[in-house]
Amino acid sequence: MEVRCRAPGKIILAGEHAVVHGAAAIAASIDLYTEVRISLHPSGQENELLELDLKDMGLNLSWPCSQLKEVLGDCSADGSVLVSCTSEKLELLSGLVAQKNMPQENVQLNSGLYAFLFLYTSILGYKPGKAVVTSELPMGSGLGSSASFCVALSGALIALSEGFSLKTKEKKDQFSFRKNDLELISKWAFEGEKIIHGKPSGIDNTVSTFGNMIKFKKELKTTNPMMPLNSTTPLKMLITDTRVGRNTKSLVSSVSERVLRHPDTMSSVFNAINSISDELALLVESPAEYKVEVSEKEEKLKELMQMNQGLLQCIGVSHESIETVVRTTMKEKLVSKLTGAGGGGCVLTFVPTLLSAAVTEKVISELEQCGFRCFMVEVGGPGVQVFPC
Ligand SMILES: Nc1ncnc2c1ncn2[C@@H]1O[C@H](COP(=O)(O)OP(=O)(O)OP(=O)(O)O)[C@@H](O)[C@H]1O
Ligand SMILES: C[C@@](O)(CCO)CC(=O)[O-]
Ligand SMILES: [Mg+2]
Repeated sequence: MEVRCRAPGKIILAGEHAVVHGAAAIAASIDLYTEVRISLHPSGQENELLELDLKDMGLNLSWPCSQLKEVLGDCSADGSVLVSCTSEKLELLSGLVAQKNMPQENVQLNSGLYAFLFLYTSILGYKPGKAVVTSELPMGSGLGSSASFCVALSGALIALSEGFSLKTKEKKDQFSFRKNDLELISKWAFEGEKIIHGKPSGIDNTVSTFGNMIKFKKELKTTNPMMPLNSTTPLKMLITDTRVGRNTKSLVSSVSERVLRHPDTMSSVFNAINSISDELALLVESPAEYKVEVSEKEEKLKELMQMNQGLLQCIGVSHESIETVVRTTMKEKLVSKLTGAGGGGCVLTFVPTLLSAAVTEKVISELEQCGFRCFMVEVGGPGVQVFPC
């Protein structure tokens, strides 16, 4: 049995970090994906293995299924029953990964490996199999690589779990998940994100699962925290990868520490960010039919992004490299803001409809001279998808 699943990365247009503390945020999927292909081997053979092939990193890891069972103990392995990773289990998972003596430069991968082992064994138990992972997303750069990995993995595992059948689309040989399955996949991915991030808001796994553009607010406990947005104009974004490494877990915890030191001030900043997200949500859904309306709308969008970047700097998650991108693009009156956790990683620059190709090229060339990598993304595509093998 074999299945292939892919899930997109994301950009956050407004509200990162503040969303962890209850404010609204706006996120959209992008056309860069992580793909996970899992094949199950027949059970009852000798030397059964669980294998993980991280293609982009050239890393091949495997664990004997009998060892996983011995270390992790009996588990119910039911994809429909959600469980969280306890700190005791995390300790056991870290022992299983430590045995592999991974090279020091791959140490940041450990949390992804814990999430892999946790999700696989919680959903499929100790069934022998092989997972092959490839990703178009730069890892640890703010484009939601961790969430797209957890969503694609959870999708493949759920599709292979017992009693599960995929909905057949009208077109022959095409399958899709049902709405309930998508909710389950997003929840499992959230459990994986908790292992990688510590304290995720859930926005990244939600947008990677459902795709398009969403407004997300954790406080909406009575209803779904996710509200789909119907963007009326296509948004063109230039992404600049500063190539400055960072990790979301430590940035999220540095913001929480600042909240402890300045609770009232930080709460006011989060309120301001919440208003930016509210305004942005109204703006992207508002119709703009004529050139003048489009450019007014774009001016407002730029201003909101600019204010959000200022507030992100104020909560301590900007970085010299991000500020260089902001200054460089501003020379051409273009607005940029960090996306995701910040501290380096990727920066978004809004590309207005009427911007000439010559100006875009000039800006890209200047950014590349600083050692950054630039690329354009399509915003608001599909979420998790499953393909027959
Ligand atoms: N393709 C992958 N294979 C294995 N692990 C991955 C993969 N992609 C991401 N990860 C795990 O996720 C970690 C990066 O997650 P992190 O949340 O810090 O960054 P991000 O998700 O790219 O950015 P952001 O959360 O700001 O959007 C990696 O260090 C690794 O542990
Ligand atoms: C920094 C953060 O707000 C976004 C990371 O993409 C963390 C989260 O919401 O889980
Ligand atoms: Mg992440």
